Amino acid sequence: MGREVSHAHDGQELQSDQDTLISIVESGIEQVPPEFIKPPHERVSRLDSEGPHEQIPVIDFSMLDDKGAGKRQVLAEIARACEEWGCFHLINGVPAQVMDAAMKASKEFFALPAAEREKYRMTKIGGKGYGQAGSGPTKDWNDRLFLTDFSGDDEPKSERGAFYDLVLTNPPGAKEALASYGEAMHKLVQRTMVLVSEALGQSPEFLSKEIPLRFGTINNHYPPCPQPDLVMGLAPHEDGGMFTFLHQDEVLGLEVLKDGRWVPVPPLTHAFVFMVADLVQIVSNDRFKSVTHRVLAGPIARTVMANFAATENDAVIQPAPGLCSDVNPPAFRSVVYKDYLKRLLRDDLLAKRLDALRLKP
Ligand SMILES: O=C(O)CCC(=O)C(=O)O
Ligand SMILES: [Fe+2]
Repeated sequence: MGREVSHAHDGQELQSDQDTLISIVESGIEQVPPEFIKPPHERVSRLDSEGPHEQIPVIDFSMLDDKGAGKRQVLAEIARACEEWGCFHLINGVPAQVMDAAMKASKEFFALPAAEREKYRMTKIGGKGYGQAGSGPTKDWNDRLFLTDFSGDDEPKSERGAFYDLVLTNPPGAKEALASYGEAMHKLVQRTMVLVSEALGQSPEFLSKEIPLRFGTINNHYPPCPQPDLVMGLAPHEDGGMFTFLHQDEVLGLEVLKDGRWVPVPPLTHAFVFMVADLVQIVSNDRFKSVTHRVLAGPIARTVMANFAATENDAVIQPAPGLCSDVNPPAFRSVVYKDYLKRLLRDDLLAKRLDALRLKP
């Protein structure tokens, strides 16, 4: 959950008289407001994107229909991608029409008149609803709609019949589209947990035992920016959960860090960008890498559905004993997830926060 600064504030109240970014942009600005301007060393350097780029791997889940050779190949591809990149494009994970309907609803929400969007305003940090991202020294160029309550409070009960904590009755059709999407995503997450377990050479239930699943979705919207070079859509970070499935629209903006270089991840139709997050790096004892990523702002609006496999607040996360040995001792201390989330609130630890848990060899 990028910029997870908004998580686990123990129900902290939120100032809700603040303008959302969409409203600021819609008021017709030609310059970005000062609170969004990054110091020069945090801006995007032109050198970052020069030269040819590798592409992140693409893994086709329809190959799993062949339980023998197809499955073996997928497991090998997952292991390799998670070791070398910490991410891959996942295709044939969720029916295309379910993805399209949910993305349409998400885009339509961000296009609603301000007064309609306001009805869903987030009332506590990281709680369900609509608000601005982050609380660091400078703001990132995006607004977010939390379909799931990630405040770190007691897990809320979803409204009857709804998959997500937030039920959108506007735009029309959103409620149904998001309910189908949530269910399909939840299934894909559970399926992927089994595959990642097996890619680690473990039993199918391995990850679900090590990291009890709590699934949720946050929609990110990056409005058009008049001076994209001065801001960041989302500052560099690693996600704090188990893993993330990003459902991008057709606009470029996401980049991942590979061997010290930023690599753009152009959207692939009906694909998810699967990303390893911190908890899998811990449990896999440093074998699968939590990928550092960022989002650039641009002249065209961009919408992303960020689907997070996180865990329960009281879960204790540690390198799995079966993946440690004398020659490969535990690389991290164990941590209770809610304590780990508190760590995320400290701005200086936003990136590479796993380093604080790393044991010296
Ligand atoms: O917008 C994106 O492509 C990335 C979103 C992200 O990294 C996050 O929400 O954690
Ligand atoms: Fe992220």
